[in-house]
Amino acid sequence: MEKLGLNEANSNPLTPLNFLERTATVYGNCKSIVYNDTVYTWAETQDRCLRLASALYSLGISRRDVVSVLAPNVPAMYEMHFGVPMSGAVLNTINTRLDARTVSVLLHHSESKLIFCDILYLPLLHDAIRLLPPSHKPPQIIPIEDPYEINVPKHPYSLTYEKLIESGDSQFKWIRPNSELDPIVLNYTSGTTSAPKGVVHCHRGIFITTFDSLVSWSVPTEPVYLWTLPMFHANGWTFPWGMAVVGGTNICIRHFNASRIFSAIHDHKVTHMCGAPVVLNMLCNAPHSMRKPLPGQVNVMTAASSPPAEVLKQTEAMGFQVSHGYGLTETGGIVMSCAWKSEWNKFAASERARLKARQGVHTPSMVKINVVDEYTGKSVAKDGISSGEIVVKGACVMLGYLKDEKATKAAIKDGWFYTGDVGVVHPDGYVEIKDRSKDVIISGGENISSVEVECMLYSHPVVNEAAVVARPDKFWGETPCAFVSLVEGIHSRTKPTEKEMIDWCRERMPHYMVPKTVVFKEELPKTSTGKIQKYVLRNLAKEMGPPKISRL
Ligand SMILES: Nc1ncnc2c1ncn2[C@@H]1O[C@H](COP(=O)(O)OP(=O)(O)OP(=O)(O)O)[C@@H](O)[C@H]1O
Repeated sequence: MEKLGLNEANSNPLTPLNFLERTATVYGNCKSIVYNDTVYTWAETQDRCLRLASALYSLGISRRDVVSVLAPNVPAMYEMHFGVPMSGAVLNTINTRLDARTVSVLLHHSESKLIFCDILYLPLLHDAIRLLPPSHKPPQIIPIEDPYEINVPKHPYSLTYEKLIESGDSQFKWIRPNSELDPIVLNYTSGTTSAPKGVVHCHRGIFITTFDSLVSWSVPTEPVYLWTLPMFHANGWTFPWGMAVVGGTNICIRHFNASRIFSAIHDHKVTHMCGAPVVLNMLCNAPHSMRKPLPGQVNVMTAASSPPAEVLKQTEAMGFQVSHGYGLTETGGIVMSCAWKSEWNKFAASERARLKARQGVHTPSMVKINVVDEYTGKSVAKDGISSGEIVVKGACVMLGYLKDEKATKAAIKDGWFYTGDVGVVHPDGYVEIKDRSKDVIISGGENISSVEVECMLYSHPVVNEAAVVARPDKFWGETPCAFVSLVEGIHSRTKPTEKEMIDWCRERMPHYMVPKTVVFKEELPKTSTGKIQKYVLRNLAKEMGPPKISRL
């Protein structure tokens, strides 16, 4: 037995790029991408991705060069998840909602050689390029035109995305990774807690995360998948590659709101979609006139922030089948999910939602997840009360942060990746996130989970969104300060006052956890993936300074 092991037949590097050829064979005539009136089949998608890879290769792009893309969920964005790494390059998707300064910082940091840019984002890109240091050679720009966007300003570029594809060779022998540890993507984190960090994942990691996500969500073959989650955010949690595995149809939409989501679900008979809890909230608060009956079972994977149990309950009441996952840019996709047991179906809706709001257990391919005490480093008790930092290990963890050895070493140590999230383990082994370590509020020496206070605020009938952060306090050190937006159409006479919101919490939770300040806002600041930017609110609360009188 000792002499047996890796050989030439069993040691080919794992890569998600391999999925495409098989899918084109099995589902060649089936729809791969639908965008307005544009429809591609899987045979065409394979053809276009190979052309893209060959054209990039002809332009001089070679192994490990970074190729960026600044685009919403249009077909080109999907194709680049295959075509760019098939040229040997590393795909870097950039968030379209960033400002020019940040885009410039990312382009400089990534040393991107070439950037594909959606026609509507060219002004943003041009501003970003102008901000690059004079010594930085700007990347080549290739615009992605859109036949459905008329009235767009003329651009000076002769080579466009479609012309590049036309010039490519569909028989191109794509550049396979030399090792499965070769980089495939460079993704910058959302910047919820700090400046974005450049996360590098390898072919093996993405291959495994893709399968893990499909299995954890029980995705069948030939689903109809609606792209509400931006592909630029952590590669849409690996589902561009996942849809190729199962021969799904990708319904691409440039912008979305509740009305467009309901229409797309209805028109295309959507079976699957992903969305942060903010998207679920948007669907729940949509006026009845906007809603259309669901054509069949619509499965929703939610992740990115804690889904309040109330929001889960309301979403399921509309007929959606919600699954709850957890992951970070650093883990490529979902690494923990609230694995559902049929025995839980017998519970009432609110109990089911309470169970589902927990982040759960590690996905099958991950080795282990643990919750460790900050001071002793030991596993916390499985009592649903003792909290600690969530640490994970398994193939989904990133190679590291680009050009940031210090941050990599701080995040990956003793064989674990430290997530920066604080959680508890329930007696049944399911993990529940209580906060991000930076968001925990320490009031009079007691740790307060902002998530728990937010859940209580969400249970108020007129609350649309809620975020709780620390406000400095001379007596308590910090106290919870709630920022709240109200559901649309609330009459000024029925708007709750600050005192009423505080009383609502006071009647239902321990008094030390009750917000001492409630600020009403039209809308709360969010990242591109719909996460509330707590650091912005934290700064606002800091600027307010401590209250004159510390409330008990
Ligand atoms: N199901 C979930 N429940 C609660 N929080 C979640 C869930 N899924 C993801 N998260 C949160 O999202 C974080 C990962 O987000 P992401 O990688 O997009 O960047 P970010 O951490 O928001 O940005 P930055 O690292 O730049 O501050 C996790 O650490 C966790 O706090």
